[in-house]
Amino acid sequence: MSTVAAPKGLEGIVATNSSICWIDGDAGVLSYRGIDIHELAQHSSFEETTYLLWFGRLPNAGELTEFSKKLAEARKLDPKIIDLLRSVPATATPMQVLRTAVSLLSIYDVDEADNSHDANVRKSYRLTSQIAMIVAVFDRIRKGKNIVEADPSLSHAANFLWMLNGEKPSDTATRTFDIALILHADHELNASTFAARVIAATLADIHSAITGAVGALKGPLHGGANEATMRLLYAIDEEGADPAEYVRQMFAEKKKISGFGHRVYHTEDPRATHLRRMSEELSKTAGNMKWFEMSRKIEQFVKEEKKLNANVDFYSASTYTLLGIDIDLFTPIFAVSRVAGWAAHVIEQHDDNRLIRPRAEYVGPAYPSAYTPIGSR
Ligand SMILES: CC(=O)SCCNC(=O)CCNC(=O)[C@H](O)C(C)(C)COP(=O)(O)OP(=O)(O)OC[C@H]1O[C@@H](n2cnc3c(N)ncnc32)[C@H](O)[C@@H]1OP(=O)(O)O
Ligand SMILES: O=C([O-])CC(=O)C(=O)O
Repeated sequence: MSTVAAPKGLEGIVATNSSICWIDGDAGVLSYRGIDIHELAQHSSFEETTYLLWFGRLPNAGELTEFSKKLAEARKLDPKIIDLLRSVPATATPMQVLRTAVSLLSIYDVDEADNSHDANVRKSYRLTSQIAMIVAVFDRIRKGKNIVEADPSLSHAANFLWMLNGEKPSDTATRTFDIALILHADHELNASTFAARVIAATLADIHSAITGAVGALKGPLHGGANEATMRLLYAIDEEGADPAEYVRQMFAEKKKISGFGHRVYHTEDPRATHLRRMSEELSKTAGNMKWFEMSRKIEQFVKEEKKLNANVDFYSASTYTLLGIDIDLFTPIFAVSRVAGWAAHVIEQHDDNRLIRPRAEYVGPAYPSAYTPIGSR
């Protein structure tokens, strides 16, 4: 069989059919099941968006109520998961803990090996509810605080903030967080989703796929960029540096600026539009424009110098900071949302599966090379 060499990083390669998410990177369009992200950010909720991703259409009022109820009912962490969260060393990061806890969730699932459509949907409710709980509960435990019981009357976004902070969130905080969850929920064949699909395509279970996806999300070229962005803002602030000059120096040192650039978008990332607006609004409400103004200066400079646009991670950093969220929770929070998309993709993969197994262009020593016995080397 003949082979075709793909470009480095598989840029521009179409690796699967999917009916979940469509992106036009030149026009800056993102849609879930054909519905524009701007419409969803304006009118939808995380629950409704997740229903859309999993079931392919918007729910009616009864279906949405039922869906939200099922998601809320799955807010029950097995005590063994809580034992794990209590037992990790103080140096463990939330992202390490999340990756491990998602894997452990599979051991307490009733039928890990069942990859049927219905079993995958059932597991998706549990994973979506419990990933959010793991992030919130671990943060309470590491800070020596009591664990806050889940409140089934609250939405997914409000319950997360409630379990994290032990206070009922304001309407503004809840809506801001809900929109952030909608914006991060899916993004076609990004690295973590591709990883999930590759794992699922071996007919491994959804927990294995999502554990792998959490690992892929962690990297600073992907979901880890939101934490790296905030660390950059803190570094500039600490030095009292001019943001543009600081970034100019980074360019001179050939460093990448987290939160900029994208493999698919060659224009404004449509999610950044909302996160920029929310960051500005929260800054005004807080009477603290520091992070927003610094971000704007960096954005303008990077655009002028390198023609690069801010991606989803850039303004999520200041948005989460203004919501009072710790920096090392940013990437776990990305997973709190993206699990909806990962689940949709694993369901789609298992529903019409073929092993994903590309080829490598061999560039090593010529074949056949001699095997030299160890005593002669
Ligand atoms: C949720 C997400 O995953 S969104 C992306 C989050 N990641 C980041 O924000 C990290 C910073 N950005 C990047 O590293 C990249 O833009 C990526 C990983 C997002 C996309 O990578 P690729 O499509 O492989 O682009 P690549 O890294 O090859 O960049 C192309 C050119 O633009 C430059 N470039 C791209 N992004 C940046 C950046 N953030 N800062 C400085 N230069 C950049 C590269 O140095 C390269 O320049 P060159 O051609 O002169 O060598
Ligand atoms: O699509 C990508 O490559 C990265 C991204 O923006 C995402 O996963 O949200």
